Amino acid sequence: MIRLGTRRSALANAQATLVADALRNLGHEVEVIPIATTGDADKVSPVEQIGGTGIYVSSLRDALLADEIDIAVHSLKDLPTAPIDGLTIGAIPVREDPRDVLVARDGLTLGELPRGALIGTGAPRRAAQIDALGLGVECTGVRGNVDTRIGLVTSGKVDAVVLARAGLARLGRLAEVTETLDPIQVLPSPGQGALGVECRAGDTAILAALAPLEDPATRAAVTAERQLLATLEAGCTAPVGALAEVVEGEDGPELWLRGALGQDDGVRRLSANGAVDDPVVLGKALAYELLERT
Ligand SMILES: NCc1[nH]cc(CCC(=O)O)c1CC(=O)O
Repeated sequence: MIRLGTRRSALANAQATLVADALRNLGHEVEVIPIATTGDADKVSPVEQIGGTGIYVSSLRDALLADEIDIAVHSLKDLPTAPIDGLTIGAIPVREDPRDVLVARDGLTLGELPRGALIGTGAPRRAAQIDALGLGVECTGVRGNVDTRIGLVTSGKVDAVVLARAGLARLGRLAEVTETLDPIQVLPSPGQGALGVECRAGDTAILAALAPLEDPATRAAVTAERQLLATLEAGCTAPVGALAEVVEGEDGPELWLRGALGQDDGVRRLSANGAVDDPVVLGKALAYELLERT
């Protein structure tokens, strides 16, 4: 029996079910155990005030270390980049679409929103990149789950909200998307759309069970993105966008990493290519480049 710990939100549940079903298809028995987290308990305070990076994952990690669960399913973009003693990411399954989307009133796109329109997003990364487009729209902080955020549009409190496409896909709510934002305008959060299945580092039976869920291309991409973030020493709420993809280079597959860093005077964007089997080097190199030119 594999004990799988998950947060209680609808999205976390959908993600846990994906992993549980994949393991069941491989012949394992899986028990899903819901676990409360600080981020879920306090839905009102700005994330930065109640602990920032990690508020959604610390209870799950505690449960792993206490041997109350065997695996924890995380959204990789909510997982702090610093490794934890005794734990490891046993599998990174194939990624969902990593892009951000707009859910706007009246089916509008970003370019169709009138000047002065109010866009709800609590993420400095999204606000910085949207501001840099010079559309004359205004970003305002919002929190809450996907339902709450879309509700702000329906009730007319904001004209639009920006969300991760992956979350809406997993909740079966893609029909509400009015525009998928091109990464040339808005780069997603490092790790967005990917799941990380965490387990105890020495748990060989669980590591073996998780191995078939692994997608090497996704791991390479998110490793580069998360290394970029770690090197920039930014937490989950800092204005860093990143997207890596395995592309066909002259001598075979290579990793292409794009990065965006929000600053007082705008957003700096750079990209670089590197070896698929050396994502850490690529992430660091692009981070240094982004910093040098500031
Ligand atoms: N910060 C909350 C969060 N964490 C993961 C997702 C979506 C799923 C994913 O990115 O894998 C979301 C919601 C959102 O940003 O719209």
